[in-house]
Amino acid sequence: MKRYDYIAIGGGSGGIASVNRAAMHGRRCALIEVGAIGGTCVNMGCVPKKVMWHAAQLVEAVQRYAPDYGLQARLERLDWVQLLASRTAYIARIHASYEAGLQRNGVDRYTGFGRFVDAHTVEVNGVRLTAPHILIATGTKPARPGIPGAELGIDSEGFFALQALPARVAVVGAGYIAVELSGVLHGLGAQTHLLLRGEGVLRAFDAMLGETLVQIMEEDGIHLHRHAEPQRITRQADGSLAVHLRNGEVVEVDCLLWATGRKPDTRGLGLEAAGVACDEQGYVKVDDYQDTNVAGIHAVGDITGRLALTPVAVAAGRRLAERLFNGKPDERLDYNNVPTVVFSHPPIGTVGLSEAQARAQYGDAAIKVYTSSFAAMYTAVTRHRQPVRMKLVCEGPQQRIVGIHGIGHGMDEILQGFAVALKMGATKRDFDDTVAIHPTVAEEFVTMR
Ligand SMILES: Cc1cc2nc3c(=O)[nH]c(=O)nc-3n(C[C@H](O)[C@H](O)[C@H](O)COP(=O)(O)OP(=O)(O)OC[C@H]3O[C@@H](n4cnc5c(N)ncnc54)[C@H](O)[C@@H]3O)c2cc1C
Ligand SMILES: NC(=O)c1ccc[n+]([C@@H]2O[C@H](COP(=O)([O-])OP(=O)(O)OC[C@H]3O[C@@H](n4cnc5c(N)ncnc54)[C@H](O)[C@@H]3O)[C@@H](O)[C@H]2O)c1
Repeated sequence: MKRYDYIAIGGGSGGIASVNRAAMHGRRCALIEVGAIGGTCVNMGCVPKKVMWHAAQLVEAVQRYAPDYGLQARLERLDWVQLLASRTAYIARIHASYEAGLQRNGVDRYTGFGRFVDAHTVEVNGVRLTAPHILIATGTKPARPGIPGAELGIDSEGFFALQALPARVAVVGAGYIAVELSGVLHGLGAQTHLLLRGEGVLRAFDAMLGETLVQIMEEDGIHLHRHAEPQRITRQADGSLAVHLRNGEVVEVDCLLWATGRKPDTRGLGLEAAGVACDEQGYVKVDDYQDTNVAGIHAVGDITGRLALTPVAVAAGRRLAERLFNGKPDERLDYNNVPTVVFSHPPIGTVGLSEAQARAQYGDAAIKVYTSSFAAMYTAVTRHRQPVRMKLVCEGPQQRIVGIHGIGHGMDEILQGFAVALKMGATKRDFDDTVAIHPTVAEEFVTMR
């Protein structure tokens, strides 16, 4: 039996961040990961996705915008093998830096599937480890509907394994992954169909964002199918797929991509042996301090079913380590006002309450909303003008800013600083008092009337 102060099961964003922080406070830590170090974000999420997003942005710049800037560049072809090689090499560098960081901190690495033997013991590759504190940071897996032929499609993990760009692709879903990956596929040149169960996309966000994105996607040539829920998938004689929709329509494609959400998968983890409780959907139940129902067992990240974002898993993991190992009993993550970006084309940035949420929470009378709509200068000098839409949601007589939302060129890089202002309780007056930076997209947030 090997003894540690802290063991993390899952070497993704949450697990790595938490053990590193604990180790920095002098604790003896172990990290168990069954797959590649870095988890979903590094290997099958944020990182490869952002590389593909940049590639699609480059295609757009060359094909669409460059000519009106007087640049007569021709895109010869997309070298998918080169793109993947660059992406893989970049990820390999991240792996190396993560491994070096863990080594520097003296964290013991175990490559294998970890399972609880009891509340204080974990087994990996036949070796038993024990610690007074054990972290569950095992993440989630892509989910797909249980309809006939669903296995003929791929999910986001399959997307990153594609060895060539499919000529025609259908993406099912209306959340983050559906809009991001359909934007990438379309941008790189695939004929792209987005199959929506309802009318729109990104329904959890301020309505302006999804409405504008749908408008831009359609103008750009993505084929949007509304009320288009797949009923069954069949393989045709020529190898292509027929996606039969409930409304009778059939969409023929070479590749079907499920982006229909993610699910926890704790099979084999031995949560019963440890006595750890899950909710009805299978997420590990935690309180505000990331503690499960079992003393000494904690959980962070996607497996807790809260905001599924890498910086959230990292922040929760680090704060937990601060609380457990650095004498800070009140340390915990505030899950309110977490900013987020959707890497759609163009990107979306959002923090705080949507207009609808703010009206429901404070009442219509207390809410004042400022909006701005214009064509991004980057595109406005070309014949492909693309809209930017921005919104501030303010509450109360002081007009405290409770929501900041934008879609358009550069929004992915704009939002972070504004999120700091919102988190600090900035008012509309504070924004008005800030001199604009001209000419930028961001300046609209401080010049709205
Ligand atoms: C396509 C896609 C794009 C995304 N893009 C973004 C983005 O742009 N920005 C953002 O903030 N978030 C993004 N996310 C979300 C982000 O990836 C997750 O929120 C984040 O990875 C969660 O970290 P985690 O530590 O909870 O889990 P994960 O990163 O999923 O890590 C869990 C790890 O645990 C391992 N594991 C599971 N069970 C065991 C076991 N029993 N023993 C050993 N190891 C085990 C798994 O192999 C995995 O490596 C994206 C997700 C996807 C799918
Ligand atoms: N940029 C980012 O930060 C980023 C990017 C990707 C993912 N993520 C995180 O990962 C999480 C998972 O992303 P996701 O896109 O898989 O989930 P999601 O919950 O955002 O979206 C799932 C979508 O699938 C649809 N859907 C579900 N079942 C369906 C069915 N049978 N037919 C048609 N549509 C169906 C839902 O209506 C929803 O629109 C996100 O919630 C987010 O937290 C973040």
